[in-house]
Amino acid sequence: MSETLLVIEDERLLGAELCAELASSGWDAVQAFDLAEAERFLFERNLEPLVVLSDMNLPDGNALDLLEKVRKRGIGGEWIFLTAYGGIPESVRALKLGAFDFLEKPCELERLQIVVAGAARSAQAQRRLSDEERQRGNRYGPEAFIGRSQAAADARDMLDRLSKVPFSGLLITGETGTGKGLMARIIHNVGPRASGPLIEVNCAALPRELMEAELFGHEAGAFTGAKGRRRGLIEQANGGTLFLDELGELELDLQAKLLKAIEDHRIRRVGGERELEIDLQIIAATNQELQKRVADGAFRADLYHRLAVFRLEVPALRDRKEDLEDLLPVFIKEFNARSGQRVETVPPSVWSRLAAYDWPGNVRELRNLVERCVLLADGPVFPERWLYLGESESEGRSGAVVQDEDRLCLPLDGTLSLDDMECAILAEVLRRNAENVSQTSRVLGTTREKLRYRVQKYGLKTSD
Ligand SMILES: Nc1ncnc2c1ncn2[C@@H]1O[C@H](COP(=O)(O)OP(=O)(O)OP(=O)(O)O)[C@@H](O)[C@H]1O
Repeated sequence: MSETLLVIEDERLLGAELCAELASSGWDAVQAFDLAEAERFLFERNLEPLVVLSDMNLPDGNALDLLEKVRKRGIGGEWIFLTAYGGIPESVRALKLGAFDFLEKPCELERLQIVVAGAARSAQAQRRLSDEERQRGNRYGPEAFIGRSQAAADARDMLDRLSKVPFSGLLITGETGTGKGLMARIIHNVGPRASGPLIEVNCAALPRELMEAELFGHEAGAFTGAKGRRRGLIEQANGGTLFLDELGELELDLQAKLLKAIEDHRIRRVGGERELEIDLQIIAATNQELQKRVADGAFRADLYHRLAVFRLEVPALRDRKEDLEDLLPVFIKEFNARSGQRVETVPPSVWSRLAAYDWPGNVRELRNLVERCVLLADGPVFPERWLYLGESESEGRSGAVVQDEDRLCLPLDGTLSLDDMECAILAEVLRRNAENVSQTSRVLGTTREKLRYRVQKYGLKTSD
C-alpha cells in the first residue's frame, strides 16, 4: 500500500517535480507551500506521513521550528531537509531534533530516491517498535483465558489452534462480558500477526453516518466536515488484526462494503478514487443471535458465512460456575496490586452467594464486583456487605439511589461503579419512557444504536 510523503517547498515548480518523481516510485506525495499549511496537514488533518521532505527556510519561518513542535507532540516519521545554505549551527540543531539527512539543492533524483528509501525503512521500523511498545503491556497467551471448566479448557485449546492458522475471518459469539474481546486480543498476540497492529472497533458505538468514514477512511472534502484526509481503521489495521465488536449492529450497506473488502483485499476511502491493498485478519464478535438476524434479513448471509468459517462460542459464566474459583483469586490479586489493599481470604458465605448468583453480566460483572469489594475492604477479609448481587440485593442499594419526579441522585461514596451508575440511569429513564428505546434515546440525547448496545450490556428491559 502506498505510504504518504509530505513535501514542504515554497518553490512550486520544484515541489511539483519532487512530488511527481516520488509518486513514480509509489509514494502518495502531498505538497505544502509553507509551514502553516504543513502544520495544518500534520496537526489538524492527521496526515501521518512516513517521510517529510522539507526546505529549511520557508516564507513563514524555519522548518526546524515545525520539526521541534512535531517531536514534542510525539508524531513519528523521518525528516529530510533540502538546503542550499544549511549552515553548521542549523545542521547541529537539525540532528539534535533527529533529522534523518540533508540534501543539497538542486538534488540529483537518484540520490533523492536512495535517501528517501532509507528514511522510509527507518520510519517503518520506528512505527513497528512503537506499536509493539503499545501492545507490550497486554501481551498474553491462551492461558490468560482463565477457568477450570471444560468449556474454558476447550476455549484455550481453540485459541491455541486458531493462532497457528492464517485465517482471514473468525466469528466469536457469546453474551456480553463473557470474554470475547479478551479472546480476540489473545489470538492477535500469539498469532503470526502479533507484530502488526490490533485495531478494535465497536460497531454499536458510532452512528451510521460516521461509521463508514471511520472504517474506510476518507479523502479531504469527501463530505461536509471531512476536513482532511484520514486513514480508516481498516487501513490502520493493515498487516495486523481488525476486531469488530458488536458486528450485528453494522448497517446492511456497510456489511456489503466490508464483505467486498475482505474478498478483494482492497478498500477505497470515502471520496477516494484509488483502491488501496489491504492484508489483515478480521475477528468479529457478537452477543446477538446472528443466524436469526440472517434469517430475518437484518444481516447479510454471505458476510455471515464468510466470517463464520471459524467460530468460537463462549458460554455464559452461569453455565461454568466452577470458573469462579479461578477467576475470583486472580481478580483479587489484580485489584490488590492496583490499590495497595491486601485482601486475602474469602469467607464461605461469600463463596456460596457468588455460586448461587446467575451472573447476567458474566465475567465483566464479576470483575467489577471484585474491584468494588477490594477497594472498599477494611482488612484482609473479602467484604460481604459490598456484594450487591442482582435485583434482590439491589434494594439495599437503591436506598442510596434517590429518585423523585424529575431527578435521580446517585451516591458518590464509591458504593456504585461507573457501570452501576450508567445502568441505574438507563433503567430509570427507560422506565419513565415506557421502555421505548427511541423515546429514551431522544431524552438522553444519544442514538438508538448506542442505547441498544447498553441495554444489551446491562440486560435491561425494553418494549421492542
Ligand atoms: N476467562 C477469563 N479470564 C480472565 N479474564 C476474563 C475472562 N473472561 C473475561 N475476562 C475479563 O472480563 C472483562 C470483560 O471481558 P470482555 O470485554 O472480553 O467481554 P466481551 O464478551 O467482549 O463483552 P462485550 O460483548 O460487552 O464487548 C475483561 O476485563 C476481560 O479481561
